[in-house]
Amino acid sequence: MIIGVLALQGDTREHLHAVADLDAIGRPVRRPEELDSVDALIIPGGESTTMSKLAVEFGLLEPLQKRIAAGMPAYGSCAGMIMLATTILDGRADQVPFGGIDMTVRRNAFGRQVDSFEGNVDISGIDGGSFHAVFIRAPWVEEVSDSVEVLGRVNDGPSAGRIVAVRQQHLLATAFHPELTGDLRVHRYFVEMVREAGKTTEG
Ligand SMILES: NC(=O)CC[C@H](N)C(=O)O
Repeated sequence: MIIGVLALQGDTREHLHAVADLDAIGRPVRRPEELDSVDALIIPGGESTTMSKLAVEFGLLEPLQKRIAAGMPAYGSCAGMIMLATTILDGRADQVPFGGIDMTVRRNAFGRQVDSFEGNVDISGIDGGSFHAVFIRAPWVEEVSDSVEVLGRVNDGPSAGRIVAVRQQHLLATAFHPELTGDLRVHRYFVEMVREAGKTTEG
């Protein structure tokens, strides 16, 4: 099982480390040929407008949209969550997502004065207590369709109740950055999703 990490821009390295810590094989993905060689993809945090622009420049936009639509498991954190959304609010006019999760996300939703904050999030399907979640100019999910499973909301504080973790079949997204806190539970959950998807394809 090879898990690619999109390496156009953002905190690719931290995700590669998380994957390696779980004894899975990680590989940076910059070109369409590299995308062909992976079973799943992590889309890191960073800047979604830049990521979108570079995806077009590197000829990755359409191949990515196609593979995601065809069932390749993908996990997006923060900017990666924005890239997996079907609809973006407060985006740049020419910003194109990869799509896949039937949801509307709002960029930089937690307010511009507070660039980043930390909060607690419980994620359904992941045991071991709340996540200590780090949000950096993070989006939140404003709306989801019936096909999207809401996995987590902010527990407390002024943004309590905001949706920050979702899953739609083979696609997973969090508004926060588990790759920065050394808590590997979200990555482990994703690796498990990839294994399950592999079994279905083989079986
Ligand atoms: N930490 C992040 O990934 C920030 C996301 C960024 N604000 C964006 O719109 O892409």
